[in-house]
Amino acid sequence: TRTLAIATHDAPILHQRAQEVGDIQVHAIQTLLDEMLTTMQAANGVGIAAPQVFVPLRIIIVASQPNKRYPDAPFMEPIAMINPEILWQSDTTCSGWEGCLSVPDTRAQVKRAERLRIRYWTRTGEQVEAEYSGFVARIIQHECDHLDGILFPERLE
Ligand SMILES: O=C(CSC(=O)[C@H](Cc1ccccc1)CC(F)(F)F)c1ccccc1
Ligand SMILES: [Zn+2]
Repeated sequence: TRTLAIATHDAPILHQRAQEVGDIQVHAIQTLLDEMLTTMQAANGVGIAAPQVFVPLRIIIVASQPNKRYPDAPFMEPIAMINPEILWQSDTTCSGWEGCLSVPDTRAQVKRAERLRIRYWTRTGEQVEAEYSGFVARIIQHECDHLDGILFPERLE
């Protein structure tokens, strides 16, 4: 599986809204999902969104795992979320460090909802709803922002 080029913050695609994936396309994007995962892992990320690899589709991968920056990050199997929709997010917020593969050498504290409920299609095309909190919820909000052309420095107070 090849790794893909990662767009940096000056790339227009990172500042546009990505398009929904049609249900017939789910079959056609399996290779893309593998390549996004490989690209994220090669960059030591904990998430990635399709626009970051120059694909204007509403697809994210969420893959929290402990790393040197986040030794206490929860370990989870990577989840591909197609057409993710945040259905609800808590009023309770928390601040935490974020970075971005598209905004190199930048770290900042960002305030995010502590909990959220999200609906998405899995890579096998089934619709799922799930709740997340803490660091995983943070990654999801960060990645969903990418689908709307929002980068984390725009979220600073
Ligand atoms: O591994 C990274 C590199 S940045 C990263 O993994 C982004 C995801 C992310 C990291 C930290 C908080 C929220 C999202 C990936 C991106 F840019 F594609 F979205 C990291 C950075 C700060 C805290 C924890 C981890
Ligand atoms: Zn990012």
